[in-house]
Amino acid sequence: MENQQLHLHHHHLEYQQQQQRQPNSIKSRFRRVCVFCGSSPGKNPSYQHAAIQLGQQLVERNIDLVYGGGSIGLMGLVSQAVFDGGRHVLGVIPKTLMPREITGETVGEVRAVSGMHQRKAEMARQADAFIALPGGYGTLEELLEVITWAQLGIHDKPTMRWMKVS
Ligand SMILES: C/C(=C\CNc1ncnc2c1ncn2[C@@H]1O[C@H](COP(=O)(O)O)[C@@H](O)[C@H]1O)CO
Repeated sequence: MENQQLHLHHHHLEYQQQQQRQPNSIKSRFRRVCVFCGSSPGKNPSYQHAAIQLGQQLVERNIDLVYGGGSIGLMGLVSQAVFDGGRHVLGVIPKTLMPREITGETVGEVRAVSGMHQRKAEMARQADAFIALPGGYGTLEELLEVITWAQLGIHDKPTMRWMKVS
């Protein structure tokens, strides 16, 4: 019982300290979230708004981002919003995909990996939860993999999705 009270007290102190640092921020149990989303902006502008809003919501909750490392499409919008809000952005991308998915400047930290499997494994390792936004087959593939890994008990991290595959 005493231990539990100490634990709660510790969490309360942590929360107070966080509020002093960033007064209007919301406390989340997730430190870093993985976002899967399209490498295209999508036809419906609401997808782009959703990507930016998701990035801003992560910032508001003091959550860092791990994602596929691209600067194009919805991937670029989410990562830019999180970076602009001052949170850490980790992009994990196979070297061979860089010319195709990175145009111009990247934001945050870019981790080059040797292939698609390594990319997904690293993103999953780094994240406390997964969120999927609209995207194409790549997004669907990434999402299905983490869902099936959860089904097999390989991880127990929550997966949330607002999907439209096209
Ligand atoms: C595992 C392999 C191929 C399976 N295909 C993919 N696996 C993982 N990620 C992929 C795959 N194809 C594309 N992607 C990435 O998804 C992102 C979003 O793409 P979308 O099609 O626009 O939704 C993008 O970063 C793609 O690189 C190879 O052995």
